[in-house]
Amino acid sequence: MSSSTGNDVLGRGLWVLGQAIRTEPRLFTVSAIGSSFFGFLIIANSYVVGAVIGNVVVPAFAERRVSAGGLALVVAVLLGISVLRVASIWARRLGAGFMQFRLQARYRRAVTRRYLSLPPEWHQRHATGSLLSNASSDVEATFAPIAPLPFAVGTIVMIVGALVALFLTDWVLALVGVALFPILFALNFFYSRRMAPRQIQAQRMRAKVAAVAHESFDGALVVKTMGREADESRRFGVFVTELRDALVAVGRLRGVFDPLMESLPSVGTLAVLLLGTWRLQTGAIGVTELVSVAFLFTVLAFPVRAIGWVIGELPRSVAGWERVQAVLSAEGDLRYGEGDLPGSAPAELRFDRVDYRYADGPPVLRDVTFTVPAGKTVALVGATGSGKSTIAALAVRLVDPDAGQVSVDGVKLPDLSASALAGASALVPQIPFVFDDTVRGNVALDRPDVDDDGVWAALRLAQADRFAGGLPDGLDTAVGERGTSLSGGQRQRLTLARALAGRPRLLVLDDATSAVDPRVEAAILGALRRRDSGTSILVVAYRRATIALADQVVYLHQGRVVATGTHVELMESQPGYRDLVTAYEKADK
Ligand SMILES: Nc1ncnc2c1ncn2[C@@H]1O[C@H](COP(=O)(O)OP(=O)(O)OP(=O)(O)O)[C@@H](O)[C@H]1O
Repeated sequence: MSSSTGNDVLGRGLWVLGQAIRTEPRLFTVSAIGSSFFGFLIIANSYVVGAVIGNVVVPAFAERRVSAGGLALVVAVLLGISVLRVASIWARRLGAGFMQFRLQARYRRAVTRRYLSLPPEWHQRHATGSLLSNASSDVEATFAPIAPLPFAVGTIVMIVGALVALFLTDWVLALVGVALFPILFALNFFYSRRMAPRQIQAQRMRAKVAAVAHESFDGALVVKTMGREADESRRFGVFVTELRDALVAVGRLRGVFDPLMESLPSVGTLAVLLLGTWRLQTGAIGVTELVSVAFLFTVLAFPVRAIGWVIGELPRSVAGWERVQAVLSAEGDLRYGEGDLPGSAPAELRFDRVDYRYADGPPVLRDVTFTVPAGKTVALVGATGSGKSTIAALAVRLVDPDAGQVSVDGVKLPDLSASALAGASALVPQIPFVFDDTVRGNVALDRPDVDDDGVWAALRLAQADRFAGGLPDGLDTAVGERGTSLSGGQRQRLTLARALAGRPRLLVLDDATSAVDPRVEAAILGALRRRDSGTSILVVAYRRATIALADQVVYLHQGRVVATGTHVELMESQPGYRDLVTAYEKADK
């Protein structure tokens, strides 16, 4: 769907509501029946009130006495109608509430699932704050008209019933209804068209404010240390002001429309009273009819507002739906095959003539070919920007190559199922992500096959057992949001332990131990290499000690493999490599 304007928003909004009804037909039916029943009860109530006034109250005034039996009957009937109204309101509200919240939950899940299946490139193009807004306020906005929808449907049924009742009572008084109802609809329609662009703008600004706020909070440290608080507040202030203005524009229009909608039925009541008095005098109707119709008009105002609520929410709903659909229909996700990688032995990773470029950028990798033999450790060494992280991402299929292929144990990565791929390989990135959970939760990640022994074994391999054992509650220690209670090196080791707990057959370390002491880093790699079950390791390395531990080194320069060999061989044969590693060594001292 393209972006909506005021002209087509009603049609699109009704289409969205149709989708919602199709998804939850039963709940909608329950609440719409409850609501229609409520409408009929309103009409019935008006006629009962009219009958009470005409047949009980007026004669009581005339005769100066009240019949006890008549009074009891009146009380019983009015009470009965009230009880039925309670039941109908209950059905309407419960049905509409369940429908609205079930739809919200369904689409929140769908949006989140879609996020998780979209590739990193897509995420880089979309601000996190905006994504948060898709899953929260956009989903909420989409289904906002659902709450009053059954009420509005019941109201339409009620209006038809009311017109029939009016004509059966007196055609002159019915004409007031005939004149009034189209005006109410026209007013609602006009309102929706005027409101659409305002609501769409407000919804857009909500997402913008969320995105800027998220970025500010995320970069709070930079903002603070660079003394950018005032500028950042100003930047945020611009968007907040725009959101305020958009909401004020919405409020202004509503401020004009609401009293109009509220007052029209009162004008109707007035017209009924004027015409009714004349009809009463001519003997065309009695007190009962006049009171019934006048009372009906006084109680019409509230249900008719429900139509306004639905129509008023439609623009926001359409804007939300389009933003949600933009996520749900986003393309670029990786398709997985059915292939499996049985066994638990170390796997062989092979890059065969791989080319890669990011979106419209220049080529980043060209004709990259190398192998990580099963059980061996291969170090990727190259200057900054030479393509090491890109190779790491390709190795675990975060992205697919433009040409050539990547395979594990001879199976091309696209032929593998998502679970086979995740089970066989693990990537540990340079910037660790730690969940707001305990040490155990972060390492085990709810994997049923990872028990406490497995967690400790992984922590030992990652050289994290000592610090984890020293924490106040051991594995039960909560590490705070993003692991704020841990040091950078501890966070890296925890993430490494998480990868190891899954016993991957191929481990890809993208500068994953940069914040760890060089001796500890060498100890980690040494322990991984000695591990009984064994793992093939592709490691992006900067330290000489780490590089020297590798069985093989792939030396990259500007996206091409310049040479492959042992560290000693490359030190002798490749002056560029020698300079790079020597520079790393100096920097480390
Ligand atoms: N998401 C991206 N979009 C566009 N270009 C990118 C993206 N990520 C990396 N690049 C570009 O691809 C090239 C290789 O980047 P890559 O991160 O793979 O290099 P690297 O060798 O890991 O660098 P470093 O040692 O600095 O981490 C660089 O020129 C970089 O600018």
